[in-house]
Amino acid sequence: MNITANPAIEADRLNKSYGKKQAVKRLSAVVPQHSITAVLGPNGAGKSTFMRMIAGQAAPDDGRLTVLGRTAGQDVSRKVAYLPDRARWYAHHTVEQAAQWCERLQTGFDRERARELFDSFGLDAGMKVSGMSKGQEARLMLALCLAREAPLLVLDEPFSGIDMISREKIVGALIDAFGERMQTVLISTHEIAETESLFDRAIFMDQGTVVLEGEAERLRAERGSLQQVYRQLFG
Ligand SMILES: Nc1ncnc2c1ncn2[C@@H]1O[C@H](COP(=O)(O)OP(=O)(O)OP(=O)(O)O)[C@@H](O)[C@H]1O
Repeated sequence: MNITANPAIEADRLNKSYGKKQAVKRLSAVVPQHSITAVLGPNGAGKSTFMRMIAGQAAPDDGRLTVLGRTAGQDVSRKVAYLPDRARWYAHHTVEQAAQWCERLQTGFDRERARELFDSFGLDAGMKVSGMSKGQEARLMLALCLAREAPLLVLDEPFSGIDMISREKIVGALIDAFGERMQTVLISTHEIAETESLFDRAIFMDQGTVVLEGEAERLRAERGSLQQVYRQLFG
């Protein structure tokens, strides 16, 4: 893959601080179109901050960030389906009402697709959010985000709180789903072992910057698994 040809995301020496805390430091990375790329790294590495900037929810202090051929920002954010870290849904909604809400207000929301995802994630239309477990709500948030026809999906810790067996099933469903669609997908996760078969690329971050990035197949061939790479870098 020629990763420099028309990438979905290109970050060039990004910086972002919150007060005195520099969350992202001279971060450069490339995400090829139609790839499923993992963003991996320890707590506080700057992964969420990077994703927030891609989704147009935070602006870099300096550096250049190009998303789908344009400078990251508001007009780009409509083409990005973004699932923030620790996302919650309205407690009084049922699954069905959440889908209705998305259909009314979100560009490219595919109701039929949402129904299929609810089915495969074990969510009934009548379930109320206030009565859901953490993992059920996480599945709902993921399904609602995946049901959007956006060219770029940015999922910040979408598997957090979902049990291991369900996670493996969801990963299987995602592999099928992404195989059919021509989306670019960026996913941050701490659950590397169960999810690594999803990824064809990985970006490893630490202390606000990229410490390693490359094709998953090559990294696996050289070092066994993405989990092994993670251990070598941060263990
Ligand atoms: N709104 C904020 N205000 C102040 N500091 C922040 C804010 N958001 C993030 N930070 C700081 O920036 C750094 C990077 O945080 P970020 O959430 O991007 O890391 P992360 O890699 O996503 O971490 P985790 O894996 O724990 O979710 C951390 O030191 C964090 O404390």
